[in-house]
Amino acid sequence: MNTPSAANTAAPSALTWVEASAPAKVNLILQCGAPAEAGGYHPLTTVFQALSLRETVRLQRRDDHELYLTQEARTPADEPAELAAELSDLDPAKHLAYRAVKAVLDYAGIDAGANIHVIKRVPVAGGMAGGSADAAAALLAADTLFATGLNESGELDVLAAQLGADVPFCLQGGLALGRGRGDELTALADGPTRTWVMLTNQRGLSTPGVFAQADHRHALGLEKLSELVEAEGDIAAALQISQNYLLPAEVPTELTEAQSRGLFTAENWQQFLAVLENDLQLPALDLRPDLAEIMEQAAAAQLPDGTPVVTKPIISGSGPTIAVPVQNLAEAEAVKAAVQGSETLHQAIILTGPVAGAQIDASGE
Ligand SMILES: C[C@@](CO)(OP(=O)(O)O)[C@H](O)COP(=O)(O)OP(=O)(O)OC[C@H]1O[C@@H](n2ccc(N)nc2=O)[C@H](O)[C@@H]1O
Ligand SMILES: Nc1ncnc2c1ncn2[C@@H]1O[C@H](COP(=O)(O)OP(=O)(O)O)[C@@H](O)[C@H]1O
Repeated sequence: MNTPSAANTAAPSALTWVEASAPAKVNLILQCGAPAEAGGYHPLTTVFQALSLRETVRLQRRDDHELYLTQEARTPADEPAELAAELSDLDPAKHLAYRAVKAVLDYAGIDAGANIHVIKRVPVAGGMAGGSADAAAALLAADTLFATGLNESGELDVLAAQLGADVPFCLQGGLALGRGRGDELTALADGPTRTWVMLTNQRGLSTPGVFAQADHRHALGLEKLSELVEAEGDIAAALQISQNYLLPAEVPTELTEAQSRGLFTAENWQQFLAVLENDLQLPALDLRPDLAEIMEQAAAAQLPDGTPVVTKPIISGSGPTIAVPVQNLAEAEAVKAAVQGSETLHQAIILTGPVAGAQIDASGE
């Protein structure tokens, strides 16, 4: 539960509307441990990179005390698009932008109303934190419109973590190490700009569903190990089961030297590819085996002259978006061409990262 400030003492703002945006993300590293109790949150060590696809939230004061939510979808190129049914059917009170504005008003003890308009560009339930970006943009917009001072005091980060594990990162942006639920952030130096082809999918994947599948694999792994012990199997087989199925009780909380080198050494592409990993990839592929084929097609991409594109497709967060790192636009186009015609593919979007976190883009009195 939030502890509301006794009274909002900040100077009231003269603004009547503000527009904020916040970025999508990809997890360059996602190491997942076993939850302390069944069904609980999983301890994570993750490296987030903010991507150049942003959600926009426009907030306008109302004369009454209502919060009123509207939303529209746009393509990454900013053309009008169809809003996902999952979002148009969602109870507005459960929408992350609405919940974020309400959280700021409640916490700051402000009795005010607002129209909240959300422009969605990030695919819903895609593992790219679109909902969290809405929440982050809405938190900052509300903090600015109502002059709460919560961003300056650091309290906005606390509200962010209460809204979801990815929300603090969408607020902060850049490149960051996330621990705990993924919400305990340490900013990392930006390092080189990376280019990604994000292969979005026609169907989403549920984040809790993928974490539950990781737990299921863990239980399966323990069974396999006990069978192996009974059969007096070898250590190599035990290691393989452990790597593919088990979630450790604790995950390493610091980056290794090799990981840091891979993230920050621009010259060595192979080192960068080597550090990319995602413990949610196998569980996501269990639930969506069709994604493996798209990943294989992307990995086999070739330039028009037949030169192979050296890459390593990974699942973004809990999926189903596939993130394909490339070194230039020619390679990006080659990846796009390689996955053309995949049945469940939705879009191939070329993005770069890291980019800034939530920011105010416009405001007016
Ligand atoms: C997997 C990740 C990787 O960055 O991102 P997405 O793929 O969703 O974008 C995140 O951990 C997701 O963050 P987010 O989507 O904000 O999750 P939340 O709303 O806080 O939690 C949704 C559900 O996911 C599970 N969950 C989430 C985070 C975590 N460390 N352990 C978990 O077990 C819990 O079942 C929780 O109820
Ligand atoms: N503003 C929002 N945008 C997207 N999803 C939202 C939003 N508010 C609530 N949700 C719910 O959160 C779920 C996951 O959202 P999203 O952030 O798009 O994906 P992911 O967690 O895979 O990155 C959706 O299935 C939806 O039901």
